[in-house]
Amino acid sequence: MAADLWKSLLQTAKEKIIQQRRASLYDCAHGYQEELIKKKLQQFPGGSINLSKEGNGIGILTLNNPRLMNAFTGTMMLELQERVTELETWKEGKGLIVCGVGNTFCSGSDLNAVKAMSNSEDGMNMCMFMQNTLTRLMRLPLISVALVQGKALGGGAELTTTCDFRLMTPGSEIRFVHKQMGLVPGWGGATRLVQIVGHGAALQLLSGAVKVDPEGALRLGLSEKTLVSSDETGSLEEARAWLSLYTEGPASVIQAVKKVVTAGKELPLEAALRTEKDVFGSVWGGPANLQALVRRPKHK
Ligand SMILES: CC[C@H](C(=O)O)C(=O)SCCNC(=O)CCNC(=O)[C@H](O)C(C)(C)COP(=O)(O)OP(=O)(O)OC[C@H]1O[C@@H](n2cnc3c(N)ncnc32)[C@H](O)[C@@H]1OP(=O)(O)O
Repeated sequence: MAADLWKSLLQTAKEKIIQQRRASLYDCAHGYQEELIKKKLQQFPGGSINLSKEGNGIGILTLNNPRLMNAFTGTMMLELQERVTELETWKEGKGLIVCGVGNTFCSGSDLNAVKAMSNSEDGMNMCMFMQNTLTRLMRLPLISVALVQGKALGGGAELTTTCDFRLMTPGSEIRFVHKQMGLVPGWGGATRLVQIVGHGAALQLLSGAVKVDPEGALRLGLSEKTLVSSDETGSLEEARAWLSLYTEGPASVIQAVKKVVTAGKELPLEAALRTEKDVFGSVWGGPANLQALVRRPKHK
């Protein structure tokens, strides 16, 4: 009994490590020093990243550092990695809403940490750490939505692009302020922005550090919808309702949908087709498929 439990724990830990390796971009072969940057980030504490997993398979990931407009401290970066690891193995999960407390989304990296880590080694390690985490966040088999209230600036704007969709509240803004800081995005935000709005619009948004309001974001295809509420509770409720349109049904099927779409977006044609075949195989003849065959629904 104890041996079985131990074996199953070991297996889970092994699966987690393999999954993380597969989804991560950088390791020591790229000069990435994960343990070093983790120790460094620990030196800049404050705030938290909270995760609540609701019974309906929707996760709410909340940035909580209201004193600094939800800026990312070092420990928040570390916590984000932990929460993503937890979400990767959430079997019942279907959707994810990423939001901030106190009527704002996120004002980017904590400038106090940025200043203290302005040397090249720390900068590159932090960049690789955040790209690893945010790429894993983007690849979660969950349909994800960034609920943008107030401001999403710098790294906060980059975070919105890791989600499949963005919903904005009236008066909110997304702004890649990097140029004003003498920088370009480093958390993968430029690459993802090009995928979302195209090369020309991305170039304008980054080179002009343009403030994108909800109307502009809709026009660019950066946002799906402008919500009616601008308060925290009301907008979260609206975001839940919007997301529920796409998360109806069993988790195994919703996760399979996200996996085939991610493969189609990220992989060359033949590799994407092979992934689609494998994912298809995971749902074919599964419980949801067999139940549907018994029910024989009409799709009127
Ligand atoms: C660019 C690279 C990097 C990345 O991609 O990783 C970044 O993200 S760097 C950070 C980019 N973001 C900024 O530069 C934001 C700077 N802050 C602001 O523009 C304003 O504070 C704003 C618009 C967010 C809010 O303005 P408001 O007038 O409403 O409030 P306060 O300015 O009084 O802000 C309250 C309090 O929060 C502190 N704060 C805000 N953002 C940050 C931040 N990113 N890092 C550290 N601290 C931040 C601000 O200083 C105030 O604190 P106080 O002690 O009262 O001065």
